Amino acid sequence: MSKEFTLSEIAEHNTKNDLYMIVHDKVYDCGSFVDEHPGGEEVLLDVAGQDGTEAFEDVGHSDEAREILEGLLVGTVKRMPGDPAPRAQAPSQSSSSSSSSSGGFGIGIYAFLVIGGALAYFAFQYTQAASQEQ
Ligand code: HEM
Repeated sequence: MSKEFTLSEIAEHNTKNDLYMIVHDKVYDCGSFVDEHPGGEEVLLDVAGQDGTEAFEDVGHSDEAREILEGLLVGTVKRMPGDPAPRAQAPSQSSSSSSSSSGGFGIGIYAFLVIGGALAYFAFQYTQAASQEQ
């Protein structure tokens, strides 16, 4: 069962009765499941012959759904030079970049508080020293 499919081979299976889908770099033959899918056939046809990892994970499918998926397994993706990277990496990259930008904002706030606090402290020391001189 460990057949390897190239992306162009998988892309040929893009009709309702002959529907392959990639999820986490594995290839699933969903043709028999299209009519039974509780989420409807339209969403499966949307990712027919393509990488459906993001679509599948975004829904937050149950363990039962994952068991059904494993039952449809026909092989793995054979990545060729120049093929696009697996889908699963795309959201983590974008979320890490957005969280790092919000992290940068958080550090900015801390730096502002620390520097502001230090300035207030020295201003206080200065006024104390100045008043003691008199
Ligand atoms: C072969 C792959 C898939 C299998 C085996 C599968 C299986 C299931 C199952 C068993 C459910 C019922 C709820 C649950 O147990 O989580 C479900 C619901 C759903 N699925 Fe999928 N699914 C697949 C692919 C997809 C894809 C690619 C989408 C794209 C968005 C999708 C969208 C949905 C939606 C929106 C529901 C919710 C339906 C509702 O609650 O009204 N599914 N799926």
